[in-house]
Amino acid sequence: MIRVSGLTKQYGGRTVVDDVSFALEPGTVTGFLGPNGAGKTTTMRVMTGLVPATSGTATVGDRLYVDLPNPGSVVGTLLDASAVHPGRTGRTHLRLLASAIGVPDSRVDEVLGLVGLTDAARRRVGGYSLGMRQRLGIAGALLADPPVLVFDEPANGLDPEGIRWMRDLLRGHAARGGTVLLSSHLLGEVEHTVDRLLVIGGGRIVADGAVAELLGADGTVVRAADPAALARALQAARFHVQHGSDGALVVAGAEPAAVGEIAATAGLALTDLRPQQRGLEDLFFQLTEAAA
Ligand SMILES: Nc1ncnc2c1ncn2[C@@H]1O[C@H](COP(=O)(O)OP(=O)(O)OP(=O)(O)O)[C@@H](O)[C@H]1O
Repeated sequence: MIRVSGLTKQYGGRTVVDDVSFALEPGTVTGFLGPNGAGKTTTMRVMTGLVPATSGTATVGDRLYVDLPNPGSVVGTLLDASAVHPGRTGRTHLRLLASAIGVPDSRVDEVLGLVGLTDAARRRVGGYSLGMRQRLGIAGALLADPPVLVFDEPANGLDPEGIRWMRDLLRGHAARGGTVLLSSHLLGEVEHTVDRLLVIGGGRIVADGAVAELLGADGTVVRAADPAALARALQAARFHVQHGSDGALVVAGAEPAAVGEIAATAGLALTDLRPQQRGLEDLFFQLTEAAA
């Protein structure tokens, strides 16, 4: 398990990460969300020892991250996919990384295959597309087959097929008991990949919980053959009814079963009845605006 406790980072007296604490569990993918400049990258850089914390700690298991003898074998990071020497081939780049963390050369060809870069392995990285560079960065993170993956915006530059591939990769890692933290500003991407959400705004954590919990239903969406009659029946039962798009009615704070019962009692035919889910986007703006 990774535990971040009271992590604070200041640059020139300005606090950009402010007393951030969270835990990442094995077998889960946690999405790290927040608007530009919220502190996601800084938090990830500090927790993986790339920059020193002003205060606070990050531990892996029961050891401080900075005390791990070979952190690359425990935590695979994707933090700046463009920081690769453009004159080297993808294969040479990975071979250098592999020798630095004590991984045999044979693993390099394996990870090149895993990320779909076998054919481009002998080409110079300077000629790679953004998506290919991203895949090379992911290959580097996977070299030691580490139990923990910390990926900053891994979907950057990937096409829809690449995004699906990455989603399967991260879900597969968690299914084998691995721990994943990924940051993203692509809300739809995160919604379908993660189990838990960590939302940061202005350097502070503003939400931390299971996706289902944070996006929980808070009302019912209903459509009827006669919407006006249904609206009257619901209002008579003291429900607050709003008119949504396409003739749908949105009933705040009501369970679908209660709405169905009122419709049945009134003899009204329904064409749609479901819980209203708060979209991730709504949640995101609500939370980060509240933190601003
Ligand atoms: N080396 C640095 N020196 C000074 N300020 C920095 C440094 N690195 C980051 N910052 C500042 O810290 C704040 C948080 O930046 P960070 O990159 O962590 O945000 P982010 O949530 O990852 O944003 P984005 O989605 O844009 O990548 C920003 O205001 C940024 O300008």
